[in-house]
Amino acid sequence: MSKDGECCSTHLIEGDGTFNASGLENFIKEVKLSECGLSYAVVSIMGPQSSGKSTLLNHLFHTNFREMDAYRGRSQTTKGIWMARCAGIEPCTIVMDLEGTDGRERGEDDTAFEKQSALFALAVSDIVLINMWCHDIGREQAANKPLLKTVFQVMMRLFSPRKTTLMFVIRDKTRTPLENLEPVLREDVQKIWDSVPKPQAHKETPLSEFFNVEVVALSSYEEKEEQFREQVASLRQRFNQSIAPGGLAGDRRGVVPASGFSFSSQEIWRVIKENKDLDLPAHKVMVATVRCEEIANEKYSSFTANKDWLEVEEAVQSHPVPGFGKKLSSILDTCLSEYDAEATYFEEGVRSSKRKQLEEKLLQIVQPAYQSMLGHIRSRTLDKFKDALDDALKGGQGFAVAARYSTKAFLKFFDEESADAIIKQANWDTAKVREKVQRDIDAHIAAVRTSKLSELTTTYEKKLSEALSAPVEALLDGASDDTWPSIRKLLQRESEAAVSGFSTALSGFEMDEQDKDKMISSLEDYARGIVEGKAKEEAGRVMIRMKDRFTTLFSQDSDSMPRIWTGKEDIRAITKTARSASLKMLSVMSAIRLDDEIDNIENTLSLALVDSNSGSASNKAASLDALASSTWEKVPASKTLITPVQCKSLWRQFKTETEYTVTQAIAAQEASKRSNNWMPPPWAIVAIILLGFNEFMTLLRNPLWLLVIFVGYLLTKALWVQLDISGEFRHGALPGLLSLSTKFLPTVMNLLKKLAEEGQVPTSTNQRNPSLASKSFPSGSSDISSSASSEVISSENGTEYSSPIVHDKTQ
Ligand SMILES: Nc1nc2c(ncn2[C@@H]2O[C@H](COP(=O)(O)OP(=O)(O)OP(=O)(O)O)[C@@H](O)[C@H]2O)c(=O)[nH]1
Repeated sequence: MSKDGECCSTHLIEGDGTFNASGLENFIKEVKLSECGLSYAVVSIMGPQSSGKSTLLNHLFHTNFREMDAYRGRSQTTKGIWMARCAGIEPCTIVMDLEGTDGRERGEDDTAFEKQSALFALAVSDIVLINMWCHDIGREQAANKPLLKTVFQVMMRLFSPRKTTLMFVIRDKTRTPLENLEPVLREDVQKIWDSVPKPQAHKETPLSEFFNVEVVALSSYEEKEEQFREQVASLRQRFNQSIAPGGLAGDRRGVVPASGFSFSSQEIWRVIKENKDLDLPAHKVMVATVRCEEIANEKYSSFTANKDWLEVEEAVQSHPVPGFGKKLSSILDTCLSEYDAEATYFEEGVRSSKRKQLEEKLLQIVQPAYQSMLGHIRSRTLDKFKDALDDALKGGQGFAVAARYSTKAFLKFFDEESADAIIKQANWDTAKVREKVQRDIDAHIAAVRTSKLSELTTTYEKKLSEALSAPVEALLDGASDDTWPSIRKLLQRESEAAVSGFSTALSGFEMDEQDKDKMISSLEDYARGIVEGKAKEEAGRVMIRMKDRFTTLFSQDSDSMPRIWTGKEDIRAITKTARSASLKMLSVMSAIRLDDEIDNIENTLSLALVDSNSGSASNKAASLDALASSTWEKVPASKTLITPVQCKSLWRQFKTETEYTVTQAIAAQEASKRSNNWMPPPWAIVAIILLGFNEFMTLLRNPLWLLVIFVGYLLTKALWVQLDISGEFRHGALPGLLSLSTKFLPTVMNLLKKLAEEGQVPTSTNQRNPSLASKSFPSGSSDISSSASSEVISSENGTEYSSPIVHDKTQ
């Protein structure tokens, strides 16, 4: 609400005591009061109704309060409290026009609003103008006496820390000069002051402790307007720069900062209305608290909506933000500076505690972003560290040196990066994250170290495996007295070579001696393990090996040529040699001999299994006893590959499986012998010549006998074949004779019948297919070739086949 005119005025408190908060807010905005800080002054005017207050204010401050129309008579125009800004006065000065006292409208007893408005004006104003008629000075029943009493009484309840200027404006001054009027007035005021009941603490307090009393006198506006205007203009000068020291509003203690004016005045009015004591210092703290909190909340909200902050917050979710610390520090700085600027005039303690709270709240919303940033730095440091370590190792640097150097370099990198992310207001410690980074780095180093060591171990194990497996297999296959010494030498040589290379490679890891020795000895164990494993594998195949060796030695001569069993060979000796060699193999394969220990496996085996002649019977028995055991003497179980019992059983099996070869050889030899001895012995030839001389001569004299003999031979041969005489006697003489006796006659008859039939057929089968007659069964072995013959037999249906008849002389 405003009166007409250039300068607006606002109805601050209505006649019924309603506080126009929104009107005040608008007014403050309009006159830009909030920006004034402490540089503003508040002036109020009190005085009897229709005493020309509004007229004075409008002339003095160029305001436009409603004045009473002079022609309509004296009635109340100002109700409640009005407020306006003084035009053209610096700094910003606000003036309040109060409802006139002792007005007819409220009735004589209704002084409640008068007191309340007086208290309000005193609480918020720097200067209070007391408007009074000149003729009231020195009068016992002066109109302003009750007003002054009220003012002084309420002043006691304010506990104000500062002095308020009480300016008595004497209206319609007479010819009596002010110098004469002023002492009278001051005396009146002092009297009123003295008469006011005071609390104990202020019993002796002089009026000057509470007020600066000023007195001015003005000519009548109605009668001497010109003079009035001049005097008002001169008075106006005193309100310019009133807040300067010594000015009308020079005491700035307890001034509420302009941005708190609205809230402060509302609260004061509320307290006054509730008829409570108004403790201005406490009120000031309360206003400061509320206002500082409001300012802090406002700054907090503006920070959360700050575009730069939102950008940083979003960016840091996905990637590190360069200059993170500087950016956020600056945004926070701006926010806090704004708070400082706005809250600067409020109570120091309240202001700084609210600032602290604001700062904490701001840092709280910033912290997750900071943590994300540190997280990025941490993972970036670790990634870079990994790459650097990898490069250093590829570049041939020793592991320990590379790890040490990279750790140092990247912890430094972390320190630099995290320093860049530091928010100066926060003073957050990065030590914990740094520790995490250190732990990450250490864990990575440990993992890489383990993998590199295992790689190295695998490489050397592979080398050893390649260097040992095949040679050990070959040596074991050779099975001789030198087998195990050679294996030992080979193992030692290869182990030493591997250990030397391995030690050199390990030196880069700067391991402690104990661990290094452990790894080396594990590599040596691995080498032994290969040999032992190979030996076990070969021991599992010992039977095949023994048989191979036996067969090789048995069926090949010293020049590795296949033997032909002509009859001159000593099969017994050859068998013995071959068996001895196989037994050697068994003894070599029976135990692992990597430690130079001496055992008597070979002796025991040969004594028990081969040597039938040598050694005493008691020794042989002892050896046989030794084989009836599951452990070898002087050989630990861990080194035993084939136990004595197994040896014995293997040997039995070996002998059984090789016996056939020997038998075959003997048979072949027999056959060979027989085939070479087809001529009768010489004595028989001589006997034949001597005894058969007569028969020979007979034959010479009658050659027909030759034909008869030949036919007889053919018949016998045919009978032999038909009756399968050799076949019949295979099962013994008696069964042979019995069988022959039953078959003889039918066979002879059958033969004669066939001969008769043959005689009738002009062409013989031999003539039809002579090739069949000469065909013989191919001899596969020496023992059967000599006795094989073939007979051509025609079947009943006329087809012919070759019947191989094999006479195995060994059977
Ligand atoms: N005698 C005399 N009359 C004056 C003077 N100044 C103003 N008046 C007259 O007094 C009457 C009241 O003037 P206002 O300025 O309205 O007085 P007020 O004290 O503001 O009145 P309320 O607001 O009703 O309390 C008007 O008719 C004015 O012309 C003065 O200096 N002397």
